[in-house]
Amino acid sequence: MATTMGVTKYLDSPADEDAVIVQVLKKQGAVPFVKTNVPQTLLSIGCSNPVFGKTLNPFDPTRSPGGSSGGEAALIKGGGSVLGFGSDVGGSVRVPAHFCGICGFKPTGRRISDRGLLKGSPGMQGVISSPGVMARDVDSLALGMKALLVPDMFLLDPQVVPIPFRQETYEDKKPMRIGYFTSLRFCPPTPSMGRAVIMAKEALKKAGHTLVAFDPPDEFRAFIDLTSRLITADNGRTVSTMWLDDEVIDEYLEGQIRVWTMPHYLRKIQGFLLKPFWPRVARSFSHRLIGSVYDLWQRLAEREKYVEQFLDELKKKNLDLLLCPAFGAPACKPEHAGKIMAAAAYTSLFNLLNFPAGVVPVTMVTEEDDRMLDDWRGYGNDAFDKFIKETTKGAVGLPVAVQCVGLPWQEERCLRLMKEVETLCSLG
Ligand SMILES: CCCCCCCC/C=C\CCCCCCCC(=O)NCC(=O)O
Repeated sequence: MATTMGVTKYLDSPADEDAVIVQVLKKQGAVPFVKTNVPQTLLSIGCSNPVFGKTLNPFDPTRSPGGSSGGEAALIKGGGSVLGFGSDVGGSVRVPAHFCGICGFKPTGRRISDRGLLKGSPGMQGVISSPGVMARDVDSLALGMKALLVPDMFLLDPQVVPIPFRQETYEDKKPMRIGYFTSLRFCPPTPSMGRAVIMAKEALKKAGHTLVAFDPPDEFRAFIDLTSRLITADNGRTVSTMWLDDEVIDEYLEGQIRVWTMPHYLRKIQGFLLKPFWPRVARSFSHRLIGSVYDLWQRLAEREKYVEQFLDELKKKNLDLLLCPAFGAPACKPEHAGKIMAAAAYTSLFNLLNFPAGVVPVTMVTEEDDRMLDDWRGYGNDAFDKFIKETTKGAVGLPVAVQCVGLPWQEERCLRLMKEVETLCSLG
């Protein structure tokens, strides 16, 4: 069956052989039976394309299941499958899992193989993509990882680090020391998202774990100077030539593609005009594009420094685990997917750092969360905040997840924290 990414030119191009992760699972008796819907190009947190149409959220058909692996999350939530896979370069496994009330986990890049998988941005460096796992509970995620981390995969793809699944770490019962934050200054979350972290934090504390406040360093540098610049380093050329050339562009992707492909001088003008009113939006739009190979190398070196800085901050507090919001808001409306990208700062941060991270549903949006949203101003009531607020209004009853994060290659420890959160805050 062809992997189309929602573009017609790939409708008749089925792959010659299965991807490594499919081969490995088939050998163990798994039956891959369906490919599910994604947004055109994969580079979106929504889930619609002109080939297969729009996937709806299982909790509320006026909302999106999230993206890019939104079809998979909706199917699993609806009971149509027990395990699913997607790729995650900014949140594509974790955002739909959060929007649909299931669990999703993105390992460190190259812990599991991406050989044979189609990528939205092949060659893009700096923000690390990894295949991830989705399921209704954390034990199923762990089982999925365990099934993949076997000699067959290490043989079929010698580029992955050959560490088998460490069951003893996953099942460890020692108390944990966990850092937490409820908000990023760059994009404060809507009320239910921060409340979910506090709920999980209190439950973990009551269960005997140590919770320590943690402040992610230099946020604007991370999101604008690094993540945004590195993801759009080609000025959207890969997306516009490789995928969208001669294609009908999905109605919900059009605006985002316009921003990603906007020439430098227009970005500058836009940034200059917006600065007095909406400084954050201005800064997000007007960052300098990568202009040369030298420039790209500088940026990649800066990313390395940022990772070291982040690790140093964790070390200072003797932390190897974090608890934080899964995203800036609960499930959005399809038309807002391209307009609330700043809310993906919570997930994309761990692609920039290349840390394993996963989400677990812990609560639902309440009437009180909805009332509190009326006074919510986000960063400063700018355009990003207005879209987030508009899309979140009336989200009562939608699932809300928290995100658990580990150090590179410590997938089992991260899953262990996820399991503890699930046990303590189960939605039932
Ligand atoms: C308009 C500027 C907003 C600035 C926000 C900066 C912070 C977040 C930056 C980037 C997030 C990019 C997310 C892109 C969606 C990625 C979806 C995904 O993971 N796709 C999977 C894949 O391509 O394999």
